[in-house]
Amino acid sequence: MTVSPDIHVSVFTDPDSVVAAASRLLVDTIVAAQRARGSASVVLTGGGTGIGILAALREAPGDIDWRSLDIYFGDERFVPADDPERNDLQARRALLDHVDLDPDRVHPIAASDGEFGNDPEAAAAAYAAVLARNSDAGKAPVFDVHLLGMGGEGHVNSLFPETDAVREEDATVVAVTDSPKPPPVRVTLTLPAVRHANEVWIVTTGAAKAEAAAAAVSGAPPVEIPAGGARGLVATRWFLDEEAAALVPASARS
Ligand SMILES: O=C1O[C@H](COP(=O)(O)O)[C@@H](O)[C@H](O)[C@H]1O
Repeated sequence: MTVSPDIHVSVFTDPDSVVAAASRLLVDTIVAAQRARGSASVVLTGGGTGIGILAALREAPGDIDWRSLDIYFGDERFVPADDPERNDLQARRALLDHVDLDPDRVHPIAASDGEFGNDPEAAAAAYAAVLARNSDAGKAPVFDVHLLGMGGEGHVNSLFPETDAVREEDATVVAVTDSPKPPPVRVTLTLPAVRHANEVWIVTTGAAKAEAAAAAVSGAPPVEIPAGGARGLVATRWFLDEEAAALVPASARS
């Protein structure tokens, strides 16, 4: 297996160690960006590890300047604002409601009972406009880190294999109305938007993720394994436990 030199695979003994390592490096990366430029930006993800990282950040935030941090979301389950399935609600409970963020710098994706009503296409278009508005030039900001979880079939954000959303080459945000994983209606950043991040981190654990992780690391076509198309401008980092890394050859590990 040949692995691109900008892909770094770190393997840890268990899921707690994966989350702890990712959250420690996230603190360091945010602080370094804030010291260099005065601000940092992170795209959050839902799922077990994504929300686990936020809980760990709350416990050990290091020197993060919360007021100078922009928060975006990689995808959202298009459900009412108070639905516990919402990534935004889970993120707020785990971290965002407990730290001194600037509300103008937190950018949730609309809920199905929000200002665009039950219209995921309108919510997607509005979020694309948010990304464009916060970009110096172009369609999206250059994020410091885009966090991603991964499903067993290789989905990242709400980009599932063999779908229009994963094939999208132009729009930064699209609606998904037939997600194979419930809930069916979602709004998601596309692979072109993910690739606006300096660093893309895929944080995932468990034996169910092993085949997709090995395929993505070795360059599987994104239409088949969406995680394979999630690449950072500077680096792509995989954080895996031993079970998820079981099929990744030792030579590919950092
Ligand atoms: O549905 C989703 O699933 C993925 C992966 O979740 P995990 O629990 O298997 O880590 C997640 O990254 C995505 O944001 C979410 O909407």
